[in-house]
Amino acid sequence: MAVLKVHGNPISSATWRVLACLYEKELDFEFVMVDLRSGEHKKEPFLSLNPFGLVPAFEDGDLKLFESRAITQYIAHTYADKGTPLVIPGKEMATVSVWMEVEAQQYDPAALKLQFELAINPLLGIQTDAAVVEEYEHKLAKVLDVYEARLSQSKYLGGDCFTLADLHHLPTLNYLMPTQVRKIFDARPKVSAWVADISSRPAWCKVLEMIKPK
Ligand SMILES: N[C@@H](CCC(=O)N[C@@H](CS)C(=O)NCC(=O)O)C(=O)O
Repeated sequence: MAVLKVHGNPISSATWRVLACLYEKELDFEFVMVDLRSGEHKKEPFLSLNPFGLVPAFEDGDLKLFESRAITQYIAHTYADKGTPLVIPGKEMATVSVWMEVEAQQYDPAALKLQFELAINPLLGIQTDAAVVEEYEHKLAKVLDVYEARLSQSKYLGGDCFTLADLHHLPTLNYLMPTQVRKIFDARPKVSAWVADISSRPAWCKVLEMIKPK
């Protein structure tokens, strides 16, 4: 088997998504550090891996991929016989796909905006915009109302087992849970229990250990 390579950076939440998937699948991989401060991702040779100049990028032999959610889907399908399944064979996969889309199209735009306002901007010395936070907290709350209803019907978003539809949320949750946004999750019992469950998975704990500032 060719060496799997993840090109990324420990502060990148999209990189964490791919790492979580690799640890769930119990696959060996090489982590290639991309120096975002020096703009390594905006120059060759990185642009040959992702022409948009964003991390992560991924290599499996001759195959080169970017976009974290496409990478996780490739890994889950290609290495179906390893580790946690993460995808479901047959018709039920359609429901998992629906909730992967919900994460990307409904949840992530609100979560990412709040992540920048409340977690990233303070690190960069940029003032948090309270009006933006209020607007996006409202948007996130509406999405989480739908999650609360869904998680009252099934243990996980895609069905009865943990799949990529759940895993894709872990990076933004990790940035948001130490902020004031936590109250929006905590106000919804099913959502709150789901966050606690998926955040304590051993594979995710390995990601947290790996990205911990040394
Ligand atoms: N949709 C992309 C997002 C990639 C992305 O935005 N990466 C960020 C880090 S999380 C990045 O490379 N930022 C550097 C920059 O914008 O210059 C994915 O999921 O892979």
